[in-house]
Amino acid sequence: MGSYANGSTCANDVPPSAEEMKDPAFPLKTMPPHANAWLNDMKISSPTAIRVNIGNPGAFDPIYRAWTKKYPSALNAFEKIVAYGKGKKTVLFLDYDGTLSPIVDEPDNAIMSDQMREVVRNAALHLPTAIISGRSCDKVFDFVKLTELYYAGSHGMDIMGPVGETVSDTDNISCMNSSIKQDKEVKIFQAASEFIPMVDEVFRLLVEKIREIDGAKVENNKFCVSVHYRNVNEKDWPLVARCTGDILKAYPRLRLSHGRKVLEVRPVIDWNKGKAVEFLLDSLGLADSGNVLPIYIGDDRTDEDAFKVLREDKRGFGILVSSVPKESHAVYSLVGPSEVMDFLKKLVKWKEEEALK
Ligand SMILES: O=P(O)(O)OC[C@H]1O[C@H](O[C@H]2O[C@H](CO)[C@@H](O)[C@H](O)[C@H]2O)[C@H](O)[C@@H](O)[C@@H]1O
Repeated sequence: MGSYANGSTCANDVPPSAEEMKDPAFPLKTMPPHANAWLNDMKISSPTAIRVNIGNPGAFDPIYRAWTKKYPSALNAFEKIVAYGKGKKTVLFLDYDGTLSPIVDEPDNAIMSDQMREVVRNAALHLPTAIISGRSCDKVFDFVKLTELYYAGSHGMDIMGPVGETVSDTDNISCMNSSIKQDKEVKIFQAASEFIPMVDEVFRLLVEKIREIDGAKVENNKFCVSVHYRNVNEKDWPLVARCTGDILKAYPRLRLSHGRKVLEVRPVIDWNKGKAVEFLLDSLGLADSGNVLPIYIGDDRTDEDAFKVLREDKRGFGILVSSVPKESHAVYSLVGPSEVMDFLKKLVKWKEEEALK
Protein backbone atom coordinates (compact mmCIF):
# COMPACT_ATOMS: atom_id res chain seq x y z
CA MET A 1 0.00 0.00 0.00
CA GLY A 2 1.45 3.38 -0.92
CA SER A 3 0.19 6.78 0.00
CA TYR A 4 -0.46 9.98 -1.90
CA ALA A 5 0.71 13.52 -1.46
CA ASN A 6 -2.39 14.45 0.52
CA GLY A 7 -2.07 11.49 2.86
CA SER A 8 -4.68 9.31 1.17
CA THR A 9 -3.90 5.60 1.12
CA CYS A 10 -4.93 4.31 -2.27
CA ALA A 11 -3.05 1.19 -3.30
CA ASN A 12 0.07 1.86 -5.31
CA ASP A 13 2.44 -0.71 -6.79
CA VAL A 14 5.69 1.14 -5.98
CA PRO A 15 5.86 3.24 -2.83
CA PRO A 16 6.59 6.89 -3.76
CA SER A 17 9.84 8.51 -2.71
CA ALA A 18 9.80 11.52 -0.41
CA GLU A 19 11.11 13.61 -3.35
CA GLU A 20 8.24 12.48 -5.61
CA MET A 21 5.69 13.33 -2.98
CA LYS A 22 6.89 16.94 -2.80
CA ASP A 23 5.92 17.45 -6.45
CA PRO A 24 2.44 19.10 -6.64
CA ALA A 25 1.73 17.02 -9.77
CA PHE A 26 2.64 13.82 -7.94
CA PRO A 27 -0.74 12.05 -7.91
CA LEU A 28 -1.17 12.68 -11.66
CA LYS A 29 2.35 11.49 -12.54
CA THR A 30 1.95 8.22 -10.69
CA MET A 31 -1.38 7.34 -12.24
CA PRO A 32 -1.60 4.34 -14.62
CA PRO A 33 -2.27 5.24 -18.28
CA HIS A 34 -6.02 4.49 -18.16
CA ALA A 35 -6.51 6.63 -15.05
CA ASN A 36 -4.74 9.51 -16.82
CA ALA A 37 -7.19 9.15 -19.70
CA TRP A 38 -10.08 9.19 -17.22
CA LEU A 39 -8.73 12.36 -15.63
CA ASN A 40 -8.66 13.99 -19.02
CA ASP A 41 -12.29 12.96 -19.54
CA MET A 42 -13.18 14.23 -16.06
CA LYS A 43 -11.91 17.65 -17.11
CA ILE A 44 -13.60 17.57 -20.51
CA SER A 45 -16.94 16.65 -18.95
CA SER A 46 -16.75 19.60 -16.59
CA PRO A 47 -16.74 22.63 -18.90
CA THR A 48 -16.77 26.05 -17.33
CA ALA A 49 -20.32 27.36 -17.34
CA ILE A 50 -21.08 30.24 -19.67
CA ARG A 51 -23.56 32.80 -18.45
CA VAL A 52 -26.73 32.26 -20.40
CA ASN A 53 -29.77 34.45 -20.11
CA ILE A 54 -32.59 31.94 -19.58
CA GLY A 55 -35.49 33.17 -21.70
CA ASN A 56 -33.07 34.63 -24.18
CA PRO A 57 -30.22 32.14 -24.34
CA GLY A 58 -27.21 33.36 -26.18
CA ALA A 59 -28.02 36.98 -25.44
CA PHE A 60 -24.80 37.30 -23.45
CA ASP A 61 -22.49 34.91 -25.14
CA PRO A 62 -21.60 34.94 -28.82
CA ILE A 63 -20.08 31.43 -28.64
CA TYR A 64 -23.32 30.02 -27.26
CA ARG A 65 -25.29 31.96 -29.88
CA ALA A 66 -23.14 30.47 -32.64
CA TRP A 67 -23.60 26.99 -31.14
CA THR A 68 -27.40 27.31 -31.28
CA LYS A 69 -27.11 27.71 -35.05
CA LYS A 70 -25.96 24.09 -35.09
CA TYR A 71 -28.32 22.93 -32.31
CA PRO A 72 -31.34 25.27 -32.56
CA SER A 73 -33.56 25.83 -29.55
CA ALA A 74 -36.35 23.21 -29.51
CA LEU A 75 -38.66 26.01 -28.35
CA ASN A 76 -37.87 28.18 -31.37
CA ALA A 77 -38.06 25.14 -33.68
CA PHE A 78 -41.25 23.86 -32.08
CA GLU A 79 -43.45 24.33 -35.17
CA LYS A 80 -40.93 22.45 -37.28
CA ILE A 81 -40.77 19.58 -34.78
CA VAL A 82 -44.55 19.14 -34.57
CA ALA A 83 -44.95 19.50 -38.35
CA TYR A 84 -42.71 16.43 -38.60
CA GLY A 85 -44.83 14.67 -35.96
CA LYS A 86 -48.18 15.44 -37.59
CA GLY A 87 -50.25 12.26 -37.91
CA LYS A 88 -47.60 10.27 -36.05
CA LYS A 89 -47.60 8.85 -32.56
CA THR A 90 -45.20 10.90 -30.46
CA VAL A 91 -43.21 9.05 -27.77
CA LEU A 92 -41.33 10.91 -25.09
CA PHE A 93 -38.08 9.81 -23.44
CA LEU A 94 -36.78 11.94 -20.58
CA ASP A 95 -33.53 11.82 -18.67
CA TYR A 96 -33.84 12.76 -14.98
CA ASP A 97 -30.84 14.61 -13.47
CA GLY A 98 -30.12 17.91 -15.20
CA THR A 99 -33.23 17.49 -17.37
CA LEU A 100 -36.22 17.22 -15.02
CA SER A 101 -34.36 18.38 -11.92
CA PRO A 102 -31.55 20.92 -11.73
CA ILE A 103 -28.03 19.70 -11.00
CA VAL A 104 -27.27 20.12 -7.28
CA ASP A 105 -24.22 19.34 -5.15
CA GLU A 106 -25.83 16.56 -3.14
CA PRO A 107 -27.27 13.75 -5.34
CA ASP A 108 -29.92 12.86 -2.73
CA ASN A 109 -31.30 16.39 -2.96
CA ALA A 110 -32.05 16.35 -6.68
CA ILE A 111 -35.74 16.88 -6.04
CA MET A 112 -38.16 17.40 -8.90
CA SER A 113 -40.49 20.37 -8.42
CA ASP A 114 -44.24 19.73 -8.04
CA GLN A 115 -44.77 21.92 -11.09
CA MET A 116 -42.45 19.76 -13.19
CA ARG A 117 -44.14 16.60 -11.85
CA GLU A 118 -47.52 17.93 -12.95
CA VAL A 119 -46.20 18.78 -16.41
CA VAL A 120 -44.67 15.30 -16.82
CA ARG A 121 -47.90 13.67 -15.58
CA ASN A 122 -49.86 15.67 -18.13
CA ALA A 123 -47.44 14.71 -20.89
CA ALA A 124 -47.83 11.02 -19.94
CA LEU A 125 -51.61 11.33 -20.26
CA HIS A 126 -51.17 12.41 -23.88
CA LEU A 127 -48.10 10.47 -25.02
CA PRO A 128 -46.29 7.28 -23.99
CA THR A 129 -43.57 8.63 -21.69
CA ALA A 130 -40.47 6.99 -20.23
CA ILE A 131 -37.78 8.24 -17.88
CA ILE A 132 -34.32 6.87 -18.68
CA SER A 133 -31.81 7.49 -15.93
CA GLY A 134 -28.42 6.47 -14.62
CA ARG A 135 -30.00 6.15 -11.18
CA SER A 136 -31.56 2.91 -9.99
CA CYS A 137 -35.21 2.48 -10.95
CA ASP A 138 -36.28 2.66 -7.31
CA LYS A 139 -34.43 5.89 -6.69
CA VAL A 140 -35.74 7.65 -9.76
CA PHE A 141 -39.27 6.41 -9.00
CA ASP A 142 -38.97 7.84 -5.47
CA PHE A 143 -38.11 11.24 -6.94
CA VAL A 144 -40.71 11.25 -9.72
CA LYS A 145 -43.54 9.35 -7.98
CA LEU A 146 -45.65 9.00 -11.12
CA THR A 147 -47.22 5.62 -11.85
CA GLU A 148 -48.21 6.53 -15.40
CA LEU A 149 -44.67 6.24 -16.78
CA TYR A 150 -42.11 3.72 -17.90
CA TYR A 151 -38.85 3.86 -15.98
CA ALA A 152 -35.52 2.64 -17.30
CA GLY A 153 -33.01 2.84 -14.43
CA SER A 154 -29.27 2.06 -14.30
CA HIS A 155 -28.73 3.51 -17.78
CA GLY A 156 -31.57 1.42 -19.21
CA MET A 157 -30.51 -1.89 -17.64
CA ASP A 158 -33.62 -2.12 -15.44
CA ILE A 159 -37.00 -1.31 -17.00
CA MET A 160 -40.37 -0.97 -15.29
CA GLY A 161 -43.74 -0.12 -16.76
CA PRO A 162 -47.15 0.92 -15.47
CA VAL A 163 -49.42 -1.93 -14.32
CA GLY A 164 -51.81 -2.96 -17.03
CA GLU A 165 -49.37 -2.26 -19.84
CA THR A 166 -48.14 -5.25 -21.78
CA VAL A 167 -44.81 -5.54 -23.50
CA SER A 168 -43.55 -8.32 -25.69
CA ASP A 169 -40.51 -10.44 -24.96
CA THR A 170 -37.48 -10.03 -27.22
CA ASP A 171 -34.48 -12.24 -27.88
CA ASN A 172 -31.42 -12.48 -25.62
CA ILE A 173 -32.83 -10.65 -22.67
CA SER A 174 -34.36 -11.77 -19.44
CA CYS A 175 -37.90 -10.47 -19.04
CA MET A 176 -39.61 -10.48 -15.69
CA ASN A 177 -43.23 -9.77 -16.39
CA SER A 178 -44.93 -10.10 -13.08
CA SER A 179 -42.86 -8.62 -10.30
CA ILE A 180 -44.97 -5.79 -9.01
CA LYS A 181 -43.31 -2.83 -7.30
CA GLN A 182 -45.52 -1.14 -4.74
CA ASP A 183 -48.54 -2.48 -6.67
CA LYS A 184 -47.91 0.23 -9.21
CA GLU A 185 -45.05 -0.67 -11.49
CA VAL A 186 -44.11 -3.94 -13.14
CA LYS A 187 -40.58 -5.06 -13.87
CA ILE A 188 -40.40 -5.78 -17.56
CA PHE A 189 -36.72 -6.17 -18.29
CA GLN A 190 -33.36 -6.56 -16.62
CA ALA A 191 -30.30 -6.61 -18.86
CA ALA A 192 -27.66 -7.80 -16.43
CA SER A 193 -29.12 -9.36 -13.29
CA GLU A 194 -26.06 -11.57 -12.76
CA PHE A 195 -23.95 -8.43 -12.23
CA ILE A 196 -25.86 -7.26 -9.15
CA PRO A 197 -23.65 -9.05 -6.54
CA MET A 198 -20.47 -7.89 -8.31
CA VAL A 199 -21.68 -4.29 -8.50
CA ASP A 200 -22.63 -4.44 -4.85
CA GLU A 201 -19.17 -5.71 -3.92
CA VAL A 202 -17.46 -2.97 -5.93
CA PHE A 203 -19.74 -0.39 -4.33
CA ARG A 204 -18.59 -1.46 -0.86
CA LEU A 205 -14.92 -1.47 -1.88
CA LEU A 206 -15.24 1.98 -3.42
CA VAL A 207 -16.96 3.40 -0.34
CA GLU A 208 -14.08 2.11 1.75
CA LYS A 209 -11.40 3.44 -0.58
CA ILE A 210 -12.92 6.80 -1.46
CA ARG A 211 -13.91 7.78 2.08
CA GLU A 212 -10.58 9.54 2.63
CA ILE A 213 -11.03 11.88 -0.31
CA ASP A 214 -12.77 14.95 0.95
CA GLY A 215 -16.09 15.54 -0.86
CA ALA A 216 -16.09 12.27 -2.83
CA LYS A 217 -19.24 10.17 -2.70
CA VAL A 218 -20.17 6.72 -3.97
CA GLU A 219 -23.75 5.89 -4.97
CA ASN A 220 -25.18 2.41 -5.54
CA ASN A 221 -27.44 2.38 -8.58
CA LYS A 222 -28.06 -1.38 -8.52
CA PHE A 223 -26.49 -2.28 -11.89
CA CYS A 224 -23.97 0.57 -11.78
CA VAL A 225 -22.05 2.57 -9.25
CA SER A 226 -21.56 6.34 -9.42
CA VAL A 227 -18.37 7.85 -8.05
CA HIS A 228 -19.13 11.55 -7.54
CA TYR A 229 -16.38 14.17 -7.56
CA ARG A 230 -18.49 17.37 -7.84
CA ASN A 231 -17.55 18.34 -4.28
CA VAL A 232 -13.92 17.23 -4.53
CA ASN A 233 -11.18 19.84 -4.87
CA GLU A 234 -9.86 19.64 -8.45
CA LYS A 235 -6.37 18.88 -7.16
CA ASP A 236 -7.75 15.60 -5.79
CA TRP A 237 -9.51 14.50 -9.00
CA PRO A 238 -6.47 12.37 -9.95
CA LEU A 239 -6.92 10.52 -6.68
CA VAL A 240 -10.54 9.79 -7.46
CA ALA A 241 -9.53 8.39 -10.85
CA ARG A 242 -6.67 6.44 -9.32
CA CYS A 243 -8.68 4.90 -6.49
CA THR A 244 -11.48 3.89 -8.85
CA GLY A 245 -8.95 2.46 -11.32
CA ASP A 246 -7.19 0.46 -8.60
CA ILE A 247 -10.42 -1.30 -7.71
CA LEU A 248 -11.60 -1.84 -11.27
CA LYS A 249 -8.34 -3.59 -12.17
CA ALA A 250 -9.69 -6.71 -10.46
CA TYR A 251 -13.04 -6.50 -12.30
CA PRO A 252 -12.50 -6.82 -16.05
CA ARG A 253 -16.24 -7.35 -16.53
CA LEU A 254 -16.92 -3.80 -15.35
CA ARG A 255 -16.11 -0.64 -17.27
CA LEU A 256 -16.26 3.07 -16.74
CA SER A 257 -18.20 5.87 -18.43
CA HIS A 258 -18.36 9.58 -17.65
CA GLY A 259 -21.21 11.80 -16.58
CA ARG A 260 -21.44 15.27 -15.09
CA LYS A 261 -18.70 15.22 -12.46
CA VAL A 262 -19.33 11.54 -11.93
CA LEU A 263 -17.53 8.32 -12.93
CA GLU A 264 -20.04 5.61 -13.74
CA VAL A 265 -18.92 2.00 -13.15
CA ARG A 266 -21.06 -0.41 -15.18
CA PRO A 267 -21.10 -3.94 -16.63
CA VAL A 268 -19.26 -4.56 -19.88
CA ILE A 269 -22.39 -5.44 -21.81
CA ASP A 270 -23.73 -4.07 -25.04
CA TRP A 271 -26.50 -2.12 -23.38
CA ASN A 272 -27.02 1.60 -22.89
CA LYS A 273 -29.72 4.28 -22.99
CA GLY A 274 -29.95 3.94 -26.79
CA LYS A 275 -30.64 0.20 -26.49
CA ALA A 276 -33.27 0.93 -23.86
CA VAL A 277 -35.01 3.35 -26.25
CA GLU A 278 -34.99 0.68 -28.98
CA PHE A 279 -36.24 -1.93 -26.52
CA LEU A 280 -39.15 0.23 -25.38
CA LEU A 281 -40.13 1.24 -28.91
CA ASP A 282 -40.07 -2.41 -30.05
CA SER A 283 -41.87 -3.68 -26.97
CA LEU A 284 -44.61 -1.08 -27.23
CA GLY A 285 -45.16 -1.82 -30.91
CA LEU A 286 -43.83 1.64 -31.80
CA ALA A 287 -40.80 0.68 -33.85
CA ASP A 288 -42.33 1.78 -37.17
CA SER A 289 -40.44 5.00 -37.81
CA GLY A 290 -42.96 6.04 -40.47
CA ASN A 291 -45.74 6.41 -37.91
CA VAL A 292 -43.88 7.25 -34.75
CA LEU A 293 -41.92 10.29 -33.64
CA PRO A 294 -39.68 9.57 -30.64
CA ILE A 295 -38.30 12.61 -28.84
CA TYR A 296 -35.47 12.15 -26.32
CA ILE A 297 -34.48 14.96 -23.96
CA GLY A 298 -31.26 14.63 -21.94
CA ASP A 299 -28.23 16.55 -20.72
CA ASP A 300 -25.47 14.02 -20.23
CA ARG A 301 -22.85 12.06 -22.14
CA THR A 302 -24.73 8.82 -21.47
CA ASP A 303 -27.74 10.33 -23.29
CA GLU A 304 -25.66 10.52 -26.47
CA ASP A 305 -26.28 6.79 -27.13
CA ALA A 306 -29.99 7.52 -27.34
CA PHE A 307 -29.51 10.67 -29.45
CA LYS A 308 -27.41 8.58 -31.81
CA VAL A 309 -30.05 5.87 -32.23
CA LEU A 310 -32.68 8.47 -33.10
CA ARG A 311 -30.40 10.41 -35.43
CA GLU A 312 -28.87 7.43 -37.27
CA ASP A 313 -32.17 5.87 -38.16
CA LYS A 314 -33.75 9.28 -38.81
CA ARG A 315 -36.32 8.05 -36.34
CA GLY A 316 -36.81 11.15 -34.26
CA PHE A 317 -35.12 13.99 -32.46
CA GLY A 318 -32.65 14.23 -29.63
CA ILE A 319 -32.78 17.43 -27.61
CA LEU A 320 -29.65 18.28 -25.62
CA VAL A 321 -30.16 20.22 -22.39
CA SER A 322 -27.11 22.41 -21.98
CA SER A 323 -26.15 25.94 -21.10
CA VAL A 324 -22.66 25.44 -22.54
CA PRO A 325 -21.72 24.61 -26.14
CA LYS A 326 -21.05 20.86 -26.55
CA GLU A 327 -20.75 18.54 -29.52
CA SER A 328 -23.71 16.18 -29.58
CA HIS A 329 -25.73 13.71 -31.63
CA ALA A 330 -28.83 15.69 -30.64
CA VAL A 331 -30.58 17.85 -33.21
CA TYR A 332 -32.00 20.55 -30.96
CA SER A 333 -31.13 22.13 -27.62
CA LEU A 334 -32.73 23.58 -24.50
CA VAL A 335 -30.88 25.61 -21.86
CA GLY A 336 -32.05 23.85 -18.65
CA PRO A 337 -34.93 22.14 -16.84
CA SER A 338 -37.14 25.24 -16.92
CA GLU A 339 -36.98 25.26 -20.73
CA VAL A 340 -37.65 21.50 -20.69
CA MET A 341 -40.84 22.26 -18.75
CA ASP A 342 -41.87 24.93 -21.29
CA PHE A 343 -41.24 22.50 -24.14
CA LEU A 344 -43.34 19.75 -22.50
CA LYS A 345 -46.18 22.21 -21.88
CA LYS A 346 -46.15 23.22 -25.55
CA LEU A 347 -46.14 19.57 -26.59
CA VAL A 348 -49.20 18.82 -24.44
CA LYS A 349 -51.04 21.89 -25.75
CA TRP A 350 -50.28 20.82 -29.32
CA LYS A 351 -51.57 17.26 -28.60
CA GLU A 352 -54.77 18.67 -27.07
CA GLU A 353 -55.36 20.88 -30.10
CA GLU A 354 -54.69 17.95 -32.44
CA ALA A 355 -57.26 15.84 -30.59
CA LEU A 356 -59.94 18.50 -31.17
CA LYS A 357 -59.37 18.61 -34.94
O1 LIG B 1 -29.10 9.67 -16.31
P1 LIG B 1 -29.37 10.70 -15.25
O2 LIG B 1 -30.77 10.66 -14.71
O3 LIG B 1 -28.97 12.08 -15.68
O4 LIG B 1 -28.40 10.27 -14.06
C1 LIG B 1 -27.00 10.47 -14.18
C2 LIG B 1 -26.40 10.64 -12.80
O5 LIG B 1 -27.20 11.65 -12.16
C3 LIG B 1 -26.93 11.93 -10.80
O6 LIG B 1 -25.72 12.67 -10.71
C4 LIG B 1 -25.78 13.95 -11.32
O7 LIG B 1 -26.77 14.74 -10.64
C5 LIG B 1 -26.44 15.01 -9.23
C6 LIG B 1 -27.62 15.78 -8.64
O8 LIG B 1 -27.90 16.95 -9.35
C7 LIG B 1 -25.11 15.79 -9.17
O9 LIG B 1 -24.78 16.05 -7.82
C8 LIG B 1 -24.02 14.97 -9.86
O10 LIG B 1 -22.82 15.72 -9.90
C9 LIG B 1 -24.44 14.61 -11.30
O11 LIG B 1 -23.47 13.75 -11.89
C10 LIG B 1 -26.91 10.68 -9.97
O12 LIG B 1 -26.54 10.99 -8.64
C11 LIG B 1 -26.00 9.62 -10.57
O13 LIG B 1 -26.08 8.43 -9.84
C12 LIG B 1 -26.51 9.34 -12.00
O14 LIG B 1 -25.73 8.33 -12.59
